[in-house]
Amino acid sequence: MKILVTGTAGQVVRSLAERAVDLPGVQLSAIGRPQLDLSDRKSVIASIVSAKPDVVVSAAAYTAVDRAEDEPERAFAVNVAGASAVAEAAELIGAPVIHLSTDYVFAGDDPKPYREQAETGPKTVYGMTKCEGERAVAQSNPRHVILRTSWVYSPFGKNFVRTMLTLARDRNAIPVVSDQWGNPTSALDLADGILQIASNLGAGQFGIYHLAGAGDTNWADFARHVFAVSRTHGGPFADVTDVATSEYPAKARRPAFSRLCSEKASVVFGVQPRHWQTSTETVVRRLLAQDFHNGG
Ligand SMILES: NC(=O)C1=CN([C@@H]2O[C@H](COP(=O)(O)OP(=O)(O)OC[C@H]3O[C@@H](n4cnc5c(N)ncnc54)[C@H](OP(=O)(O)O)[C@@H]3O)[C@@H](O)[C@H]2O)C=CC1
Ligand SMILES: Cc1cn([C@H]2C[C@H](O)[C@@H](COP(=O)(O)OP(=O)(O)O[C@H]3O[C@@H](C)C(=O)[C@@H](O)[C@H]3O)O2)c(=O)[nH]c1=O
Ligand SMILES: [Mg+2]
Repeated sequence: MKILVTGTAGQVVRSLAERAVDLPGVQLSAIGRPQLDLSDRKSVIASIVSAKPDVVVSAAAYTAVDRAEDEPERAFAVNVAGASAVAEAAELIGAPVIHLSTDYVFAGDDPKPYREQAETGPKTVYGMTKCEGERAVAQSNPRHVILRTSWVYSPFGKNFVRTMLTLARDRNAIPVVSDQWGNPTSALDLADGILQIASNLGAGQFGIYHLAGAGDTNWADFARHVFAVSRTHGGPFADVTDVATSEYPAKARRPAFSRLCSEKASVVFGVQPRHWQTSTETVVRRLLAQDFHNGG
C-alpha cells in the first residue's frame, strides 16, 4: 500500500515516516513545499495525481494559532482551499483521504468529552479554518476520514513539551494556564492509529472520528508531568505556577474544555491510544537525548 502524506517537517508527518518504516507492505512518502504548496491548488493536484498513492494523509496545515488571528486569509487559504484541493486530488485518483483536524473546532464550554456529532463552534481563527476545512474535505471526497486530535506533541518540530523543556533551562518558575482542559496526544501514537486506519479502511467507515491520548489534564499539570519526568532523567525542570486564561496574554482565546471522546475510533478501527502520561515519558526521554544531551 502506497501512502502519501502532505508536508515534510511537521510533527505528524515525521512521526508517520518513523512508524511506517517497520510496517511490511507499507510504502510511505511525504511531499511538501515547493512541490506541494497548499496555497497553490495546481501544485497540490499535480503532485498528488502524479504520485498516485492508494491513500492520502492530509497532515499539512497552518497551525500557528495566535498568528492566524492576524492573518486569517492565509490561514483560510491553506486550511480550507488547500485541504479541499488535497481531498479533490485524492478523489481524482480514486484514493481515500485521511484528513487531520482539531479539538479547537469546538467552543469548549462543555466539560464532557466531545463526541463526533457534537455541534462545532470554533472561537479562534485557526479553529474556524479547520472547521470549514472539514466541510470542504467532506464535499470534495466522499471517501474521507476526518480525524480530530488534540494537543499534539512529539520529539519533532514545535510543541508544548519541547517549549517547556527549553524554557526551564533559563527559568526556575513558569506560569502556565490551569483552566484549559484536554487530551495531550503523542504524534507517535497518533501515527500508529493513522496507519492502522489506513490499512483497514473500507466502505461504511468513512466519516468523522476523534483520536486523542487517553486521560485528560490541563496545561499546567501537563507541564508539571513533563518536568517530573525530565528531572528523574537529569533534564531541565521548573516550578509551574497556575494561571487563569484571563491572566495569560494570548491573541487567540483557546477553548476551556476540549476533551475528545475517542470511543468510535476504538470500536470501528480498534485503535487505542496510550495514556498521555505514559507517552509523555517516551517523548520527554527522546527530547532529552536529542536536544538536551542527557537522560535518554
Ligand atoms: N499540533 C497540534 O497540537 C495539533 C495539530 N492538529 C492537526 O494535525 C495536523 C498536523 O499537525 P502538526 O504535525 O502538529 O503540524 P506542524 O505545525 O508540526 O506542521 C505543519 C506542517 O504543515 C506544512 N505546511 C504549512 N503550510 C503549508 C503550505 N502552504 N503548503 C504545504 N505544507 C504546508 C508545514 O510545512 P513546512 O515544514 O514547510 O513549514 C509542516 O510540514 C494539522 O492538520 C493540524 O491542524 C490537530 C490537533 C492538534
Ligand atoms: C508556552 C506557554 C503556553 N501557555 C499556554 C498557552 C496555551 O493556552 C497553552 C498551550 O500553548 P500552545 O502554544 O502549545 O497552544 P496551542 O498552540 O494553542 O496548541 C494547539 O495547537 C493547535 C495546532 C491545535 O490544534 C490544538 O489541539 C492545540 O494543541 O499553554 C502557558 O500558559 N505558559 C507558557 O509558558
Ligand atoms: Mg502553538
